[in-house]
Formats: sequence, structure tokens, C-alpha cells
Amino acid sequence: MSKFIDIKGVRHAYRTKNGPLPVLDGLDIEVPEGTFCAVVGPSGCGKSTLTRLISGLMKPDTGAVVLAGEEVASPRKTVGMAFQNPVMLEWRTILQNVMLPLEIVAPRMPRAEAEARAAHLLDMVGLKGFEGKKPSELSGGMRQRASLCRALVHRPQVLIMDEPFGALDNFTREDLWQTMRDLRAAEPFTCVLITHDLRESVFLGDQVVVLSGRPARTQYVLDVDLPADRRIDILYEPKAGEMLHLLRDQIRIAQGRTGEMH
Ligand SMILES: Nc1ncnc2c1ncn2[C@@H]1O[C@H](COP(=O)(O)OP(=O)(O)OP(=O)(O)O)[C@@H](O)[C@H]1O
Repeated sequence: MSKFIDIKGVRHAYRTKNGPLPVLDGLDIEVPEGTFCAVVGPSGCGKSTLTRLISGLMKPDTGAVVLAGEEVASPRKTVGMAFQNPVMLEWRTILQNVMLPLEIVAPRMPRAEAEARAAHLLDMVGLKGFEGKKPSELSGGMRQRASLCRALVHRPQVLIMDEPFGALDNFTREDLWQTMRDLRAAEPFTCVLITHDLRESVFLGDQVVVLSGRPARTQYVLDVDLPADRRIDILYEPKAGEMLHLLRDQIRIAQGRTGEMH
């Protein structure tokens, strides 16, 4: 499969008043089209910086981020983003919030078509009947579902998610993982997910990239050889268990804690 996102030899340092702070140092990630890449690594290693580079909000000092054959040099309209705390506009209904990217990316799309597209996605994530509610009338999990719809409404080339389920309780989080799986099955997209949750990375990922401690390089890449229509139960099976052990060991190495007991 061709690489859709190609991150090659990326190095980056932030300029701070105390001098340069190297954050990424030798990052190589290849994400084939239509696949899901989960990125894990120690706290503060540079994961969010990576999302800024892919979305074109920043350019690396050296190396390149190539998206669909083109080097990313400025912010992209064809990227959808979802974060831990979805910012929803309280004066707009859920349907109107979900439609927002279409107003920016496809301003000529007839309103009825935009509404139908947004309503279809809300239906898919189980929010049929909530289209007319205001964001504050929804639970955190429901708001995150709506935020996923908003990130996907304009059919982005790439969906970037930075800890989108981090603030949710375990059961809601697992529900959302299954929603993600169903959304992908219905409308394939290429995705990069930043997460601290190894179970999440194995359940959702086609590959899991482990970053080293700061400055981060690509330390390890795990191919998640599990069926695409996986169910939560699969996480309790030996194959997934082995992957989770391996990832935990890799995180320990990334944290520089190789000598510790398991
Ligand atoms: N704009 C900035 N200017 C200077 N330093 C920054 C800037 N943004 C991030 N940093 C620093 O760069 C390092 C990496 O930050 P980043 O947010 O990418 O890490 P992260 O892996 O996403 O962190 P976490 O796991 O805690 O979410 C941190 O030490 C952070 O303080």
C-alpha cells in the first residue's frame, strides 16, 4: 500500500528564551492510505508537536512531512482534527456545530445538502434526535461523538486526533472506540491518533508507533495484526495481551526505566 502520510527524518526544536528546546529528533512514520496509526510515548515527548506538523500549523526544522505526495508547508483544509476537550459553539445547535467545517471548506454546498450530511453522521454515532440541542445539553461522551462528526463532515483526507477520549470514563471510552471502528468501516479515512492508552492504541490502530523520550525519535513500530472488525473482547485474548505487554516494555524503555521490575 502506498504511503499517504510520510514523515521523513523530522527534527524540530522550539525557540525558547533559554535557547532551543529539541523536541523531535529523527522521526520517521509511514501511514498507508485508509489506515489508522496510533502514536504513544512518554509524557511531554513531542506527540502534540507531531500533530501540528501534520496539520501544517508548523514546519519542521529539517526533514519533511508529505501528505498525499505533497510536502506540507501550510495549514490544510483537508485535515480534520479532534481534541480532548471539544470546543463547541454554545449559540449553535449540535447540527450547526457539526456543519461548521462545511461552511468554511465548501461554502457553496447547498444548505440542505450540508444539513443532510451532518445529520447522517450524527445518526451514525447514535445522536439522532439530538440535532437541535445545544452543546451544554449533552454529556461529555455525546459532545465527543458530535466532535468526531464535525471532524469528519467535510470528508478530510486525514483525521488527526490528540487524546480525544482522554477525559471520558472507561465505559464511555470503549463505546467511542467502537463508534470510531464503525465510522471507519462506513467511510474509510486515514487517521493519526495520539493517545496515552495502550489498549486504545491496539484496539484502534493498524500500527502503533512508540516515540522515545524527548527529543522524540521513532523507537518502535508495532503492526497490529488483528481483524479490522475487532470487538472489545479481543483485548482480552492472548494475541492482544502480548502486544500490550510489548508496548508497555517499549514505553518503559522510552521512559529510561528498563531496569525496573514488571
Ligand atoms: N510552542 C512551544 N514553545 C516552546 N516549547 C513548547 C511549545 N510547545 C510545546 N513545547 C514543549 O515541547 C515539549 C513537547 O511538547 P508536546 O506538547 O508536543 O508533548 P506531548 O508529548 O504532546 O505531551 P503530553 O504527553 O504531556 O501531552 C514539551 O516540553 C513542551 O513544554
